[in-house]
Amino acid sequence: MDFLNELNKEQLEAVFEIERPVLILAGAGSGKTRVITYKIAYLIKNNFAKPENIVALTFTNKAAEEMKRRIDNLLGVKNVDKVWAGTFHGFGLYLLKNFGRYWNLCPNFVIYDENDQEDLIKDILKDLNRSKEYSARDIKEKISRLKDQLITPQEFSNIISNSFDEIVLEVYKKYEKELRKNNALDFADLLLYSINLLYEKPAICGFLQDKIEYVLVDEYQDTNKAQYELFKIIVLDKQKFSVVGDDDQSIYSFRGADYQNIFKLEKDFKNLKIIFLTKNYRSTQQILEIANALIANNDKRYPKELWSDKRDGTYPILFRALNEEDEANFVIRQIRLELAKGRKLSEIAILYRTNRQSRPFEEALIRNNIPYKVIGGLSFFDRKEVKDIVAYLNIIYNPNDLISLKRIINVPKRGIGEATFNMIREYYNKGYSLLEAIGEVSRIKREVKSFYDLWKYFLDLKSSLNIRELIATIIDKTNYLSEFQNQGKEELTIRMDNLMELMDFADNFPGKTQDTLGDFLSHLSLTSSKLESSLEEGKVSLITLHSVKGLEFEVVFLVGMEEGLLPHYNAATREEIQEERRLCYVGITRAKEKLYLSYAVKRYNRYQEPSRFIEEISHLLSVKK
Ligand SMILES: Nc1ncnc2c1ncn2[C@@H]1O[C@H](COP(=O)(O)OP(=O)(O)OP(=O)(O)O)[C@@H](O)[C@H]1O
Ligand SMILES: [Mg+2]
Repeated sequence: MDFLNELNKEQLEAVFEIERPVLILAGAGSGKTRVITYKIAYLIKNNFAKPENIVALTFTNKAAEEMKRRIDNLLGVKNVDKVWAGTFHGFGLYLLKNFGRYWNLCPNFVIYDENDQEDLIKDILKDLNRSKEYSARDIKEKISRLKDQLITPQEFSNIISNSFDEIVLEVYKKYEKELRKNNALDFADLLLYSINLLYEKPAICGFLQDKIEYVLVDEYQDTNKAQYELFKIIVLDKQKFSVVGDDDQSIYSFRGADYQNIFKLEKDFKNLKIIFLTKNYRSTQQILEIANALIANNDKRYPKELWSDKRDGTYPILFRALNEEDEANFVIRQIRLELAKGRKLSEIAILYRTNRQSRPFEEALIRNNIPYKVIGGLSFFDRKEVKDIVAYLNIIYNPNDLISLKRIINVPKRGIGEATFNMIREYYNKGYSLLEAIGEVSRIKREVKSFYDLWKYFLDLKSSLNIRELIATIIDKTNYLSEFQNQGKEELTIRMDNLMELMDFADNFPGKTQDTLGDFLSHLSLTSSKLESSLEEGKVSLITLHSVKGLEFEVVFLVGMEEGLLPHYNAATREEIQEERRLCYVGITRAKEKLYLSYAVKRYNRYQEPSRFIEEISHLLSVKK
């Protein structure tokens, strides 16, 4: 097994340990992800586990794909397809699709993304006459956090402490009811339902525990309570797992992640073997010194000091810009210098704290004809035309999806206003199915009748058309593009291109729609998250610090190092500031060779203070003005 030569002693120890549960706790770039990848190859090669009995949980689906590709390369054969690799949410979805029917879950459920959740909550607030006082988004966030923590409305009612909590509770109860009625699940439900299913159906739980021989988890520090519960259930029996993580890179606590899960692991699995990796293979020693110095300011961490063999680097440069334009121009100048030295665009990344910071860089890159890609911005699947057509597909798949119906019942415009929609909703609330409700209203409203006929027509096509054909038919029969007719030719072309891309994507799901639509929609729900867009060859990457986890680049620009941006002004408590420091640490440790830090004295015409994080590492920086 030649590939084992490519691991160091501690990494090998982690790979070879298959009797005891393993936690690999190590800093950035120390080869944690590599250990997971190689360990899967090792397990398969030695017949310690068959591919179909291995579960690998990663931070994004893209990361899972990448991992499988590498394992194939290591083994020299293509047989890892049977390894279950993906995110926790993806795993939950897999369980519910396969076993949900034994648990009264109607299998053609749809998954609501954050926008759908917000729409639903807006409606609920409206019904309660509270929409002026409260933001649907805040309530959505709060409900999602509660669900991540497995707190039911019932349990929440015992701990509410203020008037916001009260309204959250009221909405939460209704929200759950509406989801059930619409046969829809939100993201948290994918975990929650899976956990409940496994608790309530011991036979299924046993079957699963039996089947799964080995479980691996990457980026373990960002698991939330629900994910940990689900993990615990599936490994409890055999206790055969390896998880890797870095407490210093826990950056999702605002989404309910809890790096205390690392410490819980020690308590819950007495036989746990902990392996530390300290050698960093990614960055130069100079970059690591900065990372070490910064993160040493956090408390409650496993002390770790990274070191590297690459000693001939240079200390990172700090640039003080006059304003955001000046900062962007500085970055462009450096990129030009790098390109002149033969650096590839794909080896360069610009990292920032908030999405809106990408604007001045995008402008400057365009002006200078440098190709770039914004990662984690508006994703393809967020575009209006794509969401509209997917909403049509949703109501064809699950005719009780009220939120999707609401989205497209008057798209393109067909004269069905809010009053009419409310009539439909009233029937629906009385216990009619959505289709029946529309049928009722169509007797008195001509516009509704034509929509009703159209919908039924589409439903009938499920058995004869594939998804591509169905999409084409929807666009044609609804005259969908009329929606954009007066927006100019260019706009129309972009929309059409996007719809073409959606159809091309549908080609991955051949066969009649009735057999494939569920998989297609599940796949979209999982891969459409903002984290999932991929890097591109021949382009500079622009990425937020939250999305850049796990990745690496030769040259990194960490920009906007200012108080209010990094740390972000929302971070108030000591704990929150520490999380911002971890974000900064994640940014710094992405760099292999060169790291540039920058801040602007004035941004959006306001004076800015340099980030306190600069102060903490200033003795190691060379300053450029
Ligand atoms: N033993 C090794 N020999 C040579 N290169 C290695 C070794 N282990 C890891 N690497 C390389 O070092 C880099 C960092 O490895 P990897 O991405 O696995 O680290 P990580 O600990 O997962 O980092 P992060 O915390 O950022 O996710 C990669 O380019 C990887 O190929
Ligand atoms: Mg990693």
